Amino acid sequence: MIQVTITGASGKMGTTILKLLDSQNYKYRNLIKAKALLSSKKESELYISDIHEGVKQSDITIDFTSASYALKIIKASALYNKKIIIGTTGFSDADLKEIEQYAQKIPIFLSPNMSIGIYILSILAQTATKALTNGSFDLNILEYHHRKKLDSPSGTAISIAKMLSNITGDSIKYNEQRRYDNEIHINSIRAGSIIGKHEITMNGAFEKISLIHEAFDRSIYATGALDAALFMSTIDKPGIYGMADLLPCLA
Ligand SMILES: NC(=O)C1=CN([C@@H]2O[C@H](COP(=O)(O)OP(=O)(O)OC[C@H]3O[C@@H](n4cnc5c(N)ncnc54)[C@H](O)[C@@H]3O)[C@@H](O)[C@H]2O)C=CC1
Ligand SMILES: O=C(O)C1=N[C@H](C(=O)O)C[C@H](O)C1
Repeated sequence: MIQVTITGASGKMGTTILKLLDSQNYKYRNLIKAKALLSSKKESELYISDIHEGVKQSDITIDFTSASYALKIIKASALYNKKIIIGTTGFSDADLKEIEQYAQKIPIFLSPNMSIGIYILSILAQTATKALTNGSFDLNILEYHHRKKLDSPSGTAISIAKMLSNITGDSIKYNEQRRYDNEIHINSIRAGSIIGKHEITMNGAFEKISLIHEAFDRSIYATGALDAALFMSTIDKPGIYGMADLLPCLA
C-alpha cells in the first residue's frame, strides 16, 4: 500500500484524484491510500493543513496547486527525503533550475500534462517536425483552457514547443503579431469551461498538417498522476522523471 498526500486537495485536480481513488471502478484503489492537504484548518486523520506534516506523513506527495506553493512542497519533500509528483504548471526557468537542484536529492516526477494522449501527441509532433527539416512549414501551437486557468501559455504548450525547438533550433514566441523565419509560435485562448485542447499546426504554402488533442474529463490527468505514483513507488534514485519513463514502450 502506498500512502500519498494530495496537495491542492480542494482544487479541480485534487478533487478529481480523490474521487477517482474513491471509485469502485478504479483498478488500483486498494494499492493507494490518500491524505488530503487543504489550505484551510480542517485537521483530522485524512485532512492536514500543515505542509510539513502533509509531506512527512506520506511516501509520495502529488501536487496540483500553483507554482509558488509547489516550490514550498518540493522544498519540504527534499527536507524529509520524500518523493514528489508535480502536475502543477507555470514555473519560470529559474523555478525549473531550482527543481533540478532538489532532484539531486530526491526522485521528482515532473509533467505539465499527465494524459497518455498528450504524450502521444508530443511524439507525433516530434516525428512530423523531424520529417519537415527544410523549414518551409510554419509551426504553431494553439492551446485552449477554461477561463479560470491562471498561467499561460499552458505548461503543455511550452513543453511541446521546447521539444520541437530542440529539433529545429527555432526560437519560441508567444502571442506574436507577425511571423518571421525560424520561429515556433504559441497562442492561448481562455474561455468558459474548456478542460484542455492543444492543436499543433504545420503550415506550408499550399498544405497544412494539424495534430489535435482534446481533453473531455480531468480523470485523464488524475489517472496519469496515480500511475506516476505507482511508478515512483518503485524508484529510489534521485532525478527528474516524466511520462517517457512511465510509458517507455511508446518512446
Ligand atoms: N499536469 C497535468 O496533467 C495537469 C496540470 N494542471 C495544473 O495543476 C495546477 C492546478 O490546477 P487546478 O486543479 O485546475 O487548479 P485549482 O485552482 O482548481 O486548484 C488549485 C488548488 O491549489 C491550492 N493552492 C494553490 N496555491 C496555494 C497556496 N499558495 N497555498 C495553499 N493552497 C494553494 C488551492 O487552494 C486549490 O485547492 C495548475 O498549475 C494546472 O495548470 C491541471 C490539470 C492537469
Ligand atoms: O490548468 C489546466 O487545466 C491544465 N493545465 C495543464 C497545462 O498547463 O498544460 C495541463 C492541462 O492542459 C490542463
